[in-house]
Amino acid sequence: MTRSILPLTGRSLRAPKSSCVFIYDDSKAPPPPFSAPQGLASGFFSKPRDFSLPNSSWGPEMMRLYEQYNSQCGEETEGGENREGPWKRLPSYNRFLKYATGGVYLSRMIHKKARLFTRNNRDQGATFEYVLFFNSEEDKCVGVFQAGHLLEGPPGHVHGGAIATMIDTVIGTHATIACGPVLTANLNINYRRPIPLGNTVLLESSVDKKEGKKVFVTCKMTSSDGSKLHTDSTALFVSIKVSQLLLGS
Ligand SMILES: CCCCCCCCCCCCCCCC(=O)SCCNC(=O)CCNC(=O)[C@H](O)C(C)(C)COP(=O)(O)OP(=O)(O)OC[C@H]1O[C@@H](n2cnc3c(N)ncnc32)[C@H](O)[C@@H]1OP(=O)(O)O
Repeated sequence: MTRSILPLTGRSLRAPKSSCVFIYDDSKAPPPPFSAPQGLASGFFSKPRDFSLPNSSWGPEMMRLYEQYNSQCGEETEGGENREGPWKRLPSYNRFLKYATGGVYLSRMIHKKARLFTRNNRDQGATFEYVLFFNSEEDKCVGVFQAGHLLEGPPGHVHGGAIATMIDTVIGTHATIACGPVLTANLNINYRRPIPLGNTVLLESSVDKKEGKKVFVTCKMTSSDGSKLHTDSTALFVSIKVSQLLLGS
């Protein structure tokens, strides 16, 4: 069962013993057509919106791939039993850090109006519609991405920066799962074929190598049926201490 908050117990987060960082969302956007997960946060904040759940803007290809992976996800059944599955859908909120137990009110240390920019548009379907799944047995992360009309670069096609953003999102998440808090140090992208606006594409990442603080990740972006290669990319992520970001050191 997905949770509405996600503790990031980074090994390098210097904070009191019981500390964890909560990812939350305070969107006033209408709820998605599927019920959002209940969680601890609802006791403190408005109900978080999980942006990775289907909404009415998702087209048939986006829905097909979502169902394909979601049907292989482990979950808690209505009877309270756990169904096994190799994949896990990763929930997604529009804000990372608000509150850390131990008394640190993080949003005051950062910026209270800050929002994750892939999730800051309330016009469903206009920009980044995506969902990520992770398979821990195979150590694979996939992203299903439907590119909205506000992401135009070349006429009728997706902007290269928006494509890079989605690649960074998938491989950044994968690197975080693999190594805890990281930053992108280097990202190389070969753009092989433009992506028409409105199309759904599939991103697949794998961790190639870990070397001390460094983790090397690769990613391919293909058409939804896998027949066309849109990009191939490699990236280097470097582990950081979260306090490095918060304190600006
Ligand atoms: C269930 C769980 C769900 C998880 C849920 C996850 C949620 C999470 C989602 C995230 C999804 C969005 C992901 C966005 C990710 C960004 O967008 S990050 C933002 C863009 N990146 C930045 O702003 C980074 C800016 N750069 C820096 O801060 C620093 O340069 C870095 C990258 C932290 C490295 O600095 P440093 O820690 O001092 O490291 P340093 O000692 O210089 O270098 C370490 C090693 O890396 C090498 N290195 C460093 N930079 C480079 C480079 N550019 N090229 C080659 N080698 C390099 C060094 O040579 C050195 O190698 P060795 O000597 O050890 O062999």
